[in-house]
Amino acid sequence: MEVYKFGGASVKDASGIKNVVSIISSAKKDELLVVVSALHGVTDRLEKLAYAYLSGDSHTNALFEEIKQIHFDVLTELFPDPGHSIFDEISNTFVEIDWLLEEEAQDDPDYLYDQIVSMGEVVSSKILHAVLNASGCVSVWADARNYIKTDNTYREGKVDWALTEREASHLTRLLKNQVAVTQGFIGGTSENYTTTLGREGSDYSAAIFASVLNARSLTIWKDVPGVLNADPKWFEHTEKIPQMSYHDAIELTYYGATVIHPKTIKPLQNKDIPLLVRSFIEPAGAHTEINNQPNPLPVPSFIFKVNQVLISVLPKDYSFIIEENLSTIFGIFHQHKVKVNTMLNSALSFSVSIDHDTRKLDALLESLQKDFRVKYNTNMELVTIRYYNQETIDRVTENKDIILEVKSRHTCQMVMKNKS
Ligand SMILES: Nc1ncnc2c1ncn2[C@@H]1O[C@H](COP(=O)(O)OP(=O)(O)O)[C@@H](O)[C@H]1O
Ligand SMILES: N[C@@H](CC(=O)OP(=O)(O)O)C(=O)O
Repeated sequence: MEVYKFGGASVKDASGIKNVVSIISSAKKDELLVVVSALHGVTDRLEKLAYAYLSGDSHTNALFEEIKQIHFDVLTELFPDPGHSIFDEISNTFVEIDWLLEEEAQDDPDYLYDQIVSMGEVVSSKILHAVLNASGCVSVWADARNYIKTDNTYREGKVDWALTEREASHLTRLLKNQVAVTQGFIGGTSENYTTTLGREGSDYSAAIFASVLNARSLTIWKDVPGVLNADPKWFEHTEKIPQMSYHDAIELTYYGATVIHPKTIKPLQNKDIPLLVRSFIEPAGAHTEINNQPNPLPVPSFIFKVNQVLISVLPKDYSFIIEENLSTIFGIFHQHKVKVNTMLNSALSFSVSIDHDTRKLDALLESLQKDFRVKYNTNMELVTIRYYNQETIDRVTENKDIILEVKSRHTCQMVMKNKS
């Protein structure tokens, strides 16, 4: 069997959904699991709705009405008959959020967030399933929450692999000779409460499914022709990488290549399942295959991250940075769930670059300042070059001041700002 994953960009509107249906239908796979994300932009809106509800904001209802309208506009274009059962089905699904919003937000905020935000995938998968069936490609709808089992770390559910492997046998039976449509991003606890796996987590969901189902391959359909040597939104001249090792894919995604979620590769590598990255715009075009062939990347690859904060942490008594200090510092970053994008230590200071997330930054700085002197600069850029050389470094540092530089054999990272 095979797994296809379609992200929000592929199902952004009615014609996008029709295109996805045509890709699935023309693939003519007997046993195919389709993992779909929420319609483009819907998770961001649901997130806004969740925050509004949690803070008692008076705009909550208006935000929810907008989200419903987006879906009903798409449905109206896809199903000219207003009596089609999908309209009631989607209304009934939204009623679950209505009920929740009627109550005061007293439960754990992360739990409530997941109950609201998960609905984007539930609704999009029901729509895709209905359009597939209407097109003559008979499929079943499968609830990912019954198969991807997690602990109750809401917003960042940790997969219970043993339980998920066990549930996969039911899914294998369901998939016998047919297509099933399920959701990315969401899972369920052993008590069947809904969890999410972390933002942008649908690629990871697809890899979990591929792994526990022992799929022949996972294909992730994107708006780019494969993995390129840089994000085309940042770089004018990019090159497609036809084949990439699991190792390089893990490195690139870890450093922030957003084309694939960083957790996606490991479950595939463990079972030696190839990952194909293809374009939903040109489905027959050449693609990237990520597999166990250890070839180095054919060209240097670039990853840009803007809006970085460079933080330097120094012991208050001017003592050296020793293991004990590092352990305390890492503990604080972990406690505030802040990912370190690059780091460097000297005798007297430890410097890191992190994403500027205002919700987390103030609390992090406050914690660090209890034990250390802290200096920080905002508006930094971080560039990572995999398989760098001097020419590539010169290219990206033109008119920049390099504030911090970390080099290993294959990877160079620089935190920099515009020359003043
Ligand atoms: N190295 C890269 N190669 C190709 N695309 C990249 C790369 N790095 C970042 N991207 C970006 O990833 C986007 C596709 O991923 P994403 O928007 O998350 O898709 P989806 O939400 O549909 O899964 C592309 O439009 C591109 O801008
Ligand atoms: N819809 C979720 C999960 C996801 O991965 O979406 P996408 O495949 O569109 O990146 C999110 O936006 O976080």
